[in-house]
Amino acid sequence: MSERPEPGTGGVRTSLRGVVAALALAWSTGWYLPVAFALLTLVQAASPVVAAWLTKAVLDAIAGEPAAGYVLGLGLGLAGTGLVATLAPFASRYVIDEISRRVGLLSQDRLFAAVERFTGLARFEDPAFLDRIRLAHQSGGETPTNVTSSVFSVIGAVVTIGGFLVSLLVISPVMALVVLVAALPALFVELRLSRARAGMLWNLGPVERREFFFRDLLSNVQAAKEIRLFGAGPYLRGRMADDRRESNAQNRRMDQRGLSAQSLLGVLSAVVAGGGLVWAVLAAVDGRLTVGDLTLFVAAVGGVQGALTQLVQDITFAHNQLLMFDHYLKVVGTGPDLVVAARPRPVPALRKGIEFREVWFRYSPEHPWVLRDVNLVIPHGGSLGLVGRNGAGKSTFVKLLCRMYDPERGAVLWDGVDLRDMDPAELRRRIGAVFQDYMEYDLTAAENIGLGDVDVLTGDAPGSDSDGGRGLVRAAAEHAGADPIVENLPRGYDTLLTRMFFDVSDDEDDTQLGVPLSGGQWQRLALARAYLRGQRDLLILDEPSSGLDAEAEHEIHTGLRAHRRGRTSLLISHRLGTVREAERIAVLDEGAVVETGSHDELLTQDGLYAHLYRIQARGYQDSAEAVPVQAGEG
Ligand SMILES: Nc1ncnc2c1ncn2[C@@H]1O[C@H](COP(=O)(O)OP(=O)(O)OP(=O)(O)O)[C@@H](O)[C@H]1O
Repeated sequence: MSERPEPGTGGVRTSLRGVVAALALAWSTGWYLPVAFALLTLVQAASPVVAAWLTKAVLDAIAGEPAAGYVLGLGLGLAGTGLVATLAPFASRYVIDEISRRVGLLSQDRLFAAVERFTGLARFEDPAFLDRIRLAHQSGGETPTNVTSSVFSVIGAVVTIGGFLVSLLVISPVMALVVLVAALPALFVELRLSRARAGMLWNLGPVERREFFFRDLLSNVQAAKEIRLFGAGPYLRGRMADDRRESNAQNRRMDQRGLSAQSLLGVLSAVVAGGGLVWAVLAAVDGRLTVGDLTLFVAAVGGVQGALTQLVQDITFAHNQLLMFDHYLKVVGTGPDLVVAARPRPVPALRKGIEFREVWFRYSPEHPWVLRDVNLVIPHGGSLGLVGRNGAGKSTFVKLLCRMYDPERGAVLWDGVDLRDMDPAELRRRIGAVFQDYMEYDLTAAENIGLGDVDVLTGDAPGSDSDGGRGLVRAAAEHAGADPIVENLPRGYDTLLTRMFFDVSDDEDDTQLGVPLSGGQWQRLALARAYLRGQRDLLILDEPSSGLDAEAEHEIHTGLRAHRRGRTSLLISHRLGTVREAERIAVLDEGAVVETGSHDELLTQDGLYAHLYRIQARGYQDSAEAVPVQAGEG
């Protein structure tokens, strides 16, 4: 697995790249919205300067002998400026919210399109990358808007500062310089704080992920039974609280750093403002400043300091956002995880077979070898059984077969062509599978089956146009023995198989409630999903009946045996009785193939297979013998 990547480094180039990317995202939602937002921001920024100059003009005019029309005009100008200053924030809020909605949709779509480009599993099994995706998701929706509004707000603050600085320059160039210089430490300190905060958030990632895990666990229906029986709730709650305490402590330390630095800076700006005011009042008493100048000076000092504070906050906020946005940009900009050939070879229908040739595999150089020099063939039209103890590497074998990973050494060949030379999506279209850890989708029964072939769900598959694919879904369900289960649900195939999306407004209607299935019932749906793509070239069955009762298992395997006949299939099961009919069985032990042969041949070899088989058979025999004894006793 890869090491935990560094948080965004926050260099100037990274920040600029982020600003450009965020603005481009905002721009691509429609140019007129950012333009409208920019204009509104400028209007807001200019209005206090305009108001201050108008006020000065009114006061100076009143002190002289003004024409009534002139003063009235100034008054109306002031009122108009006030109106604009009142309305512009509402309008700009509306515009930025609209940008935010559009950017959220767009960035989410781009993020998950990028995630979909990872055709393998390695990134999904790498916690550091998962962390990055989580942060990217958080930041992708909000950051572009936040950065856009911050950038415009920075421009607005610069306009305000510029306007007031010019005003101050007119009155006192020295004061203008002092006010400006006093703001520089704030800018520097806030940027350092924001960088430290981003680093802290990144370091807290694993802690937050663990806390989330405990939160999820404590409200999870599957975990509830064990947690209650074992009385493990207080222990798990304690662990969750420990994680929260840790993140609180780190946040507190950061807030304390911020508090002391910001307090010092606050004192500095108050001293500058107070000193300036004393100077201005003395100057007005001496007659060096008019009353209008004095009010303009007070407004300008306050305005510059306020705008500088705003500027520092905006830059800090944008900086923080950009550090997080970097995760989004990195995920979106990450290339495919599996090397896809520039000109992939077509994946024709299987004619000879699939071969693992001298395959070595480990999950990363830090992990031990999981498959060691595996040589195996699944012949076209034939079946291979794969058995072995827990952790022997069977599911990993399946992952390589579906090209979720590439071997580190050796190759997996489809009719002699290396899977690495093929497009993984095209390869997978030729494979049907029931995985050991199959999915239970919080969707309707029909969708749970139909997801096996999306063309059936969307009505694009041959034979699905007249009834939207329902006939094909039903046939697959019948094949897997799932049809009677589904028919008994309140809404048949349209029943939601979850209570997750329970609609509170509709609680009168019981049929709206989702219905959770039992483990074995879910497994039949998973099997139906595989049957829906039953015509594929390769069928992978990884423990397809582990959750079924004996009768159901027998029925399923009878059906599967008939279905597999003449089809290329791989069957993995710990129940050796179900693997025995495979034409060829391979035994994996610590990643190496230690035996191959038919069931009878392997029993004759008297190796690991025979050992495991005898233990299982003895278990059944012992129970069979025990039954009459118990019956007799009864
Ligand atoms: N994503 C992963 N990263 C690192 N190691 C892994 C990963 N997945 C599996 N392993 C390791 O690879 C080894 C083989 O696991 P695999 O799941 O292939 O075994 P298996 O034969 O299917 O076991 P079981 O019969 O218990 O299902 C195990 O030691 C496991 O810990």
